[in-house]
Amino acid sequence: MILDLDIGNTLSKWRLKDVASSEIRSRGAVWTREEWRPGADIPDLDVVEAVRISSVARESVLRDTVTLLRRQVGVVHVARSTSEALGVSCGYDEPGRLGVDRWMGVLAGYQLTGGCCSVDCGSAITMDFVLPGGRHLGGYIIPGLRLMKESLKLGTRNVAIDPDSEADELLAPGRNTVEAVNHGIYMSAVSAVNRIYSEVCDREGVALPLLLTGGDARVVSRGLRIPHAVWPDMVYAGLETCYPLTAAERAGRLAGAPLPPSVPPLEKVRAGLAFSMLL
Ligand SMILES: Nc1ncnc2c1ncn2[C@@H]1O[C@H](COP(=O)(O)OP(=O)(O)O)[C@@H](O)[C@H]1O
Ligand SMILES: CC(C)(COP(=O)(O)O)[C@@H](O)C(=O)NCCC(=O)O
Ligand SMILES: [K+]
Repeated sequence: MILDLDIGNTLSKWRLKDVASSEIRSRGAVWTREEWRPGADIPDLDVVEAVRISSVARESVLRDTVTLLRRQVGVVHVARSTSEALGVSCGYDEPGRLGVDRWMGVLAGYQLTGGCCSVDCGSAITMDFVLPGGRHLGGYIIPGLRLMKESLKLGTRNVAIDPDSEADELLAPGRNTVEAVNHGIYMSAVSAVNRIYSEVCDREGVALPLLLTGGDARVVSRGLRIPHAVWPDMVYAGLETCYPLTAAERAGRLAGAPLPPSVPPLEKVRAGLAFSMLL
């Protein structure tokens, strides 16, 4: 089995993948802040022959995790952000400082679409742009839904936004504190994603496919006017492109990849931008 780890600042997600069939056998998540104590929802390492890790947690958390894993697993790959990989050139002044989760998403998104906007809705909402031809422009970091809630200190932290609630419900004015907070942070997130996407496509003169991932992707997806696809395993897919270990991965077939989303005509993106500027 292959163990893939996506260690974020809120949740450490894992999944077990069968080497022969490339099937995902099981998956889980533990709070990154807590130690990986036995009995938590962690995988059985006895069946694991290789590990691939994307981590944005503190180096000490990563080091401890790698030390533990190296005792029991032969192959441990730790992904790093680099100046170039798989046809993509990193747009950061210091490539090593780009969050590895962002870099994994960019590599997977580029492999799927040949150029895209990749949005990761996690502790932070990150947006990255890579142009056709592989030039990564850099991106944007804004507080995630949970961080926005926590910053308000109104005791609404544990009242998640229902990902199945209708978009127009969330557009309406809140009629109590929980609604006011949830509708406010929802509008803040989707407005930022819509506007940033439009501004960059306008500047670069190309309308890019939009890919969404992360724990809050389904909630944010409801408010996006732009055609897009949600790819829950996009960070893992970046690990597959960097360290292909199964026949399917070597053939470039990435797990859970959606159909590449349709792309709006650039004129439509520009018209929307112009209209929003009028308001
Ligand atoms: N089981 C869960 N526990 C906690 N938060 C969750 C869960 N499922 C979805 N979420 C939402 O997903 C976000 C964390 O998403 P994730 O992409 O894992 O973040 P990160 O990669 O920053 O750790 C939280 O802000 C929360 O709103
Ligand atoms: C911005 C992030 C904290 C987002 O991480 P996440 O929301 O997945 O926990 C992470 O990508 C990160 O630590 N980046 C390093 C700084 C940068 O990307 O510029
Ligand atoms: K993430």
